[in-house]
Amino acid sequence: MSAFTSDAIVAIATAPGRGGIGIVRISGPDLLPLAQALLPITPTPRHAHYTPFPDADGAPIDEGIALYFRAPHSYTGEDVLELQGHGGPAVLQRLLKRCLAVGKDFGLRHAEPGEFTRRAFLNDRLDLAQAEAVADLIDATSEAAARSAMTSLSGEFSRKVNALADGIVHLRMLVEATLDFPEEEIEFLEKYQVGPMLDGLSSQLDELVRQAGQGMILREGLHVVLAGQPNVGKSSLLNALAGDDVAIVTPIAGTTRDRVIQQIHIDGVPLHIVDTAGLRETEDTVERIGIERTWAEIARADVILHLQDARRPEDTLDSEITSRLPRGTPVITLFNKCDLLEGAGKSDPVVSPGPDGSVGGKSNAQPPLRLWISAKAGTGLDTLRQRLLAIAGWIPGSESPWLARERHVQALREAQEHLDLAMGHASQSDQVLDLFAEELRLAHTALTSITGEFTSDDLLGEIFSRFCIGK
Ligand SMILES: Nc1nc2c(c(=O)[nH]1)N(C=O)[C@@H](CNc1ccc(C(=O)N[C@@H](CCC(=O)O)C(=O)O)cc1)CN2
Ligand SMILES: Nc1nc2c(ncn2[C@@H]2O[C@H](COP(=O)(O)OP(=O)(O)OP(=O)(O)O)[C@@H](O)[C@H]2O)c(=O)[nH]1
Ligand SMILES: [Mg+2]
Repeated sequence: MSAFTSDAIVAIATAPGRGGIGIVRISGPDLLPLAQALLPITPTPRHAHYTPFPDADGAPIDEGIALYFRAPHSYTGEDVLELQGHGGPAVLQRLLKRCLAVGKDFGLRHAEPGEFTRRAFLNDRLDLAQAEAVADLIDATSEAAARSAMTSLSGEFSRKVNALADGIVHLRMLVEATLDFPEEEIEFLEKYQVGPMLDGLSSQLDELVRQAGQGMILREGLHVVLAGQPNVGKSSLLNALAGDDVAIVTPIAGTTRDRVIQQIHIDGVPLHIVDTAGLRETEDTVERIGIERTWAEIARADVILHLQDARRPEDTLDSEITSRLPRGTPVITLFNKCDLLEGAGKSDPVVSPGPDGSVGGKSNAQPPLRLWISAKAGTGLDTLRQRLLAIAGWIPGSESPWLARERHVQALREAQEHLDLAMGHASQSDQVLDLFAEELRLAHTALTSITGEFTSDDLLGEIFSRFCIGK
């Protein structure tokens, strides 16, 4: 039986719209009476029944497969009943309504977003990191992201976190035991080889933080804003990066009025590219509103691509734009239309006095990178792509890790800090063992927050409310 009692819940589990098959899913403590009231058959657990789904007057709403899972052997750990019908919005709505009507007498209500998976978590079918991976698998927009989400869902990330947590528990046991015999404190470190043990845990944690960082990039991607004067080729660059005619391009300055957002992937990393209205003084009301939106986008950006015309680099208007860009947001200055420069094509058009490779994370202010490109000819775009990945912190060709969230990275960093402090206490000559033990405890708590051993309802609410309905 499930570990907690609850209402029965129902929702359409498949995506809205037309589809080959559509599923209405019910979960609750005991669904057999409800199933018998809904269906002309008594379903056998784990058996696919082809059966009509009758309306109140007995006429079939649909004919499909009824699938019954008996608690605890189900996705949620409760009884689950699935009605798998034809995937049309109207037929699924009718089925849902019928379930709610029959279910009134059985305490059935519509499910909240993520409520099925929340129950799976509360019934120990999944830990919290795995539950999050379910949502991330559904949200994945690249194959790399989907593969990584699946690795997390299978529990690989959780196993690594748990192994570290177990290592810390082991150390804590040794310390707590020693604390009861104060005369042995001095020998504690040597006797139990605590130094090497701590070093081992710490380097495992470092590796986990590194991988989690990569996983987070795969999940969250980068918000890239194209900005610059009118006619410099922002929309052309968006189209070139997207490999599609997404935005209107004309020789007329002031073509783009509203922002155009397109998601692209580089190496599986999602980039949200935002094309904006060109920045200039204007009397045109519509254009002015567009320009206000451009500044709003610039304020939100993870990276700004400041496009300029390669034939008149850094003119006064561009310097003005540069001075208004937010400090702390990485900027790549792109001199576009380099195909129109004299001697174009003879030399390498990509010149970058800026630092090579990584420019070190989203928030570091670095001298702007400068690249010469041609949106039209495609020159320099590969370099641009690599630079964007470097700014994201993505290591090219890095092994597809498990998917991670900011929450996980923060918890791992917190554990890292406490482990460092613990090492500090251990290396002092007077070895304050109770402080050492306390830091270990805090490191352990940070780690277990990832898999959700102890979690507040607030955190669960925040996590599961972002799921889709029916999941
Ligand atoms: N039709 C359908 N497809 C689906 C789901 C579902 O709920 N229904 N899933 C939902 O997200 C995913 C699969 N996840 C599932 C996880 C566990 C169980 C389950 O019933 N497990 C039991 C019984 C196993 C068995 O009978 O062999 C168990 O582990 O005890 C079902 C689906 C994706 N596909
Ligand atoms: N030769 C050459 N022409 C380009 C290049 N990039 C863009 N253009 C041309 O420049 C003109 C303006 O391009 P857009 O992409 O519309 O410029 P924009 O910055 O989006 O302009 P607004 O939307 O008005 O702000 C078009 O005629 C493009 O074909 C390039 O790399 N080389
Ligand atoms: Mg444009």
